Amino acid sequence: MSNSSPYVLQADDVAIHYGGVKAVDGVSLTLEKGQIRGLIGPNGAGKSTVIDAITGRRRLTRGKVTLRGTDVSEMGVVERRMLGLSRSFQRTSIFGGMPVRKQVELASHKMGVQDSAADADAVLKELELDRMAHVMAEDLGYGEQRRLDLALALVGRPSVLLLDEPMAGLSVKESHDLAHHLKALTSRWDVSVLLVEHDMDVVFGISDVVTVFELGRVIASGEPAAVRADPRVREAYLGSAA
Ligand SMILES: Nc1ncnc2c1ncn2[C@@H]1O[C@H](COP(=O)(O)OP(=O)(O)OP(=O)(O)O)[C@@H](O)[C@H]1O
Repeated sequence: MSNSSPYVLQADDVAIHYGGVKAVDGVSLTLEKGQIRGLIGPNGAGKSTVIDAITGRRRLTRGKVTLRGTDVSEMGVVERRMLGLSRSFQRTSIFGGMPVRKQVELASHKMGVQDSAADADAVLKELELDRMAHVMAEDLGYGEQRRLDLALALVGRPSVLLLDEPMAGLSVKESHDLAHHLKALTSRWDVSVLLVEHDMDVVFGISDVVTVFELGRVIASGEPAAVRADPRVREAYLGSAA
């Protein structure tokens, strides 16, 4: 493995075409250690497809994905996850009839973590789910279930977390709590986050950098304040009132 890159994650000229549809067409982006990059853009701009490309769920038409100096472009989802590239799967990964701690520990065990009990306890404590350890997942509130999704993505201490609309369906308070946990994670656990999210308050509130997509391409990228002020972004996405 080469350690020459300053980036934990690097996508270079990534493209995914579906026949004639250029869902993503030449996107490059990076993540530094502990950085949160927000990814925004109108519906159909290609945000979810970029996440699928990085995690290995979709095969690249063109380009390269590098994780901590290793080219993972030809690897599958599981292999990338083992190397520290994780994504949250929203509620689909939760087993309703299993206690919270048990399923986090099982997920950790499946990852090959030696001390999966300790791993599960650390994740649950970090996300303030430790009080709910013995509660059945189906009996959790919606916001807590979303935190459990995040917990499952955090077993094995990944270095990169890709989140596709983690705030969807949450109340303002629940979104605020989840955003707080994400921000804390990046500094305490050195996790880097790629965040696709429609809640602009969250994106501009917690991202270190923001990238704006339109029609499968990046139209702006930089610090939140600069991106928010970019006339092209305001016109394309945020609206003149942003
Ligand atoms: N399996 C597929 N086959 C053909 N076209 C697809 C496929 N998946 C996505 N697309 C197209 O690729 C483009 C990008 O879609 P994508 O879901 O990545 O956008 P998005 O920015 O995540 O949108 P949203 O904010 O609505 O989730 C869209 O035009 C979409 O219709």
